[in-house]
Amino acid sequence: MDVFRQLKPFYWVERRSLIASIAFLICATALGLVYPNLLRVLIDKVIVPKTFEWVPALSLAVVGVVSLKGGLQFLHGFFGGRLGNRVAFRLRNACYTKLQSLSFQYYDTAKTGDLMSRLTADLEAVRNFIAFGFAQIFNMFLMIIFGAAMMFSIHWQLTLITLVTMPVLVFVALRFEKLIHPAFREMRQAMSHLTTAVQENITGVRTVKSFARESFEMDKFSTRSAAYKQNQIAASGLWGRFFPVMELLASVCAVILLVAGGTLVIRGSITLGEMVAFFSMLWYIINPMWAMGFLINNYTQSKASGERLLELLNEYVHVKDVESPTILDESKIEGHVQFHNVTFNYADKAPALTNVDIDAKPGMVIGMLGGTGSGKSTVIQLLMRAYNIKTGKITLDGEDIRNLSIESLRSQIATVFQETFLFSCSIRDNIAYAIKDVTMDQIIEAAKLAKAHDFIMELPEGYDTIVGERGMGLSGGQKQRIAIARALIKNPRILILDDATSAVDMETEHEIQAGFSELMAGRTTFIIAHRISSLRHADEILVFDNGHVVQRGKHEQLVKEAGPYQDTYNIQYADRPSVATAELAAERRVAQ
Ligand SMILES: Nc1ncnc2c1ncn2[C@@H]1O[C@H](COP(=O)(O)OP(=O)(O)OP(=O)(O)O)[C@@H](O)[C@H]1O
Repeated sequence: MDVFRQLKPFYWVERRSLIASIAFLICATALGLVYPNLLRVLIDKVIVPKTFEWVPALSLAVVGVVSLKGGLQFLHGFFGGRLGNRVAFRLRNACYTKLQSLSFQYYDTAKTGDLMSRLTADLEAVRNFIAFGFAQIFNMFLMIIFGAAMMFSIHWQLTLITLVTMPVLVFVALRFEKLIHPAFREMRQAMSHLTTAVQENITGVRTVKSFARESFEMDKFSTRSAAYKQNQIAASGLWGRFFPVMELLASVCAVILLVAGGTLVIRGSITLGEMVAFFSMLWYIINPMWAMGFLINNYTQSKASGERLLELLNEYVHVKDVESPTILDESKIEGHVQFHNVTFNYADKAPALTNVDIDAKPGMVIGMLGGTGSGKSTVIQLLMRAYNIKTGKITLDGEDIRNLSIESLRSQIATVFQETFLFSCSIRDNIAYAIKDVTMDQIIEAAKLAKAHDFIMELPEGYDTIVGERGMGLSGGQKQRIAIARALIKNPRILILDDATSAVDMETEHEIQAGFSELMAGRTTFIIAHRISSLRHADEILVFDNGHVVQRGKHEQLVKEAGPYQDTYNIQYADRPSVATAELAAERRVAQ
């Protein structure tokens, strides 16, 4: 029950519905006890003495009891359903809020399919149990207690003899619970592996098809599907064994009652009506024992699901605000970014950055160059406080970014990532994503600066064009330009371009950069690029190698210095003077 104790904040606020649902179920159950007694009266007072004038009154009593019971059961369902849906609503929102608060570190290893199955199947299992399972388990105990109490009041010796197999029944039910719980946990895990496979396959369908790996993906899916099937079969096996054993034990009870009860009737110790009432009361006890299997099933499923939801809800948030963080005053921010001897490694990895110092004064353009995996993007991630650093310090206008409110820090930074992500909504909404109240003029202005306006206007629906999931339907360069417009509209103090123009042609890149220089005057910009042409105008270029800054300076200075920058320059230009000429021509065209 620890899982449900931890989930208490989600359902306890709805305790009125919970109590109402349980109370109506108890009343319906108590009313159910009237049946055997009506039966007893019918046999002992009407049928045996042949006083048939009581039949209409008794029939009406039965109709009244049935109607009332139906009404009570409706109210139980109504309040239970309301409770379940409200709890599910709260849990869903809490999980989603948690997903928003979890840091990059969590998402480095998280699986989308697994998270989706937690938010859907697991949440549904918990909803079901809280809505009805709770009340039904409680009701099960009540039925047993009420039934046994009435049986004892009729004939306690007969009750003891009849219920002799009950402890075995309880033992079987509890043993079943022990076995079925891990089976259900495995089943949920297998389901989550299955959804992960589907999700990855759909997301990466282009890669799968281009490598003609459909059959490999199908094999992967069938293996996971087989694991799920195996789990289901194992659980069915448990169910299959459980039912006959329970039926056998229940039948033994009925046989004992018929033999012992029949003997007592013959001897005249109890009346026939009492014996019949006793018999129906026995089912009043056996039925919940049967249902115990379903209820335990329901309980174990929801417990396993609750564990998975709590795992998510209790997930440690690595990057969070300190107590009373500093909120940046937008009008006073200058954008002076400094890295002081920063060393950083991702979990269980060698340092991605070692002793890095950067001094980006307000308005400066810092270029970063280096081989793949040399640490350039890590600089950006740390500046956004995607990860916490343990060695060194990063400051914005002299204040350690760890003391700043994360929201306020990130609201000053606009990043265009290496991989462009667009939402499946209109181009207009994609550009306006980062800010609340935005006019169409602002959107168009940002799109013009990002050199996206012309191609957007050529689309049949213009800014209202809905882009497919992850920007499908647009070219890589078009997506990048929309992402740049999205960053520019934010009017940030710090602009980060992480290989943001790699997919646009050289002329467009120069045009975009010319737009930047106008817009970014007085703001700090970090540009990561593999093309020297993207960096040559930077105020300072940092050259990274294996997490170290191995060279720094301006383009003119670095091309003369022997080192990786000059090597890159030579590869890109020296043996292809035509490229340099084309670039100069492009720059000139942009300048005109
Ligand atoms: N999220 C992550 N989790 C673990 N390791 C990471 C993560 N991101 C990057 N790394 C590792 O850190 C090192 C630096 O990576 P980084 O992304 O900063 O390189 P980069 O210079 O930007 O490379 P590229 O030009 O290819 O984008 C690499 O060894 C990389 O494998």
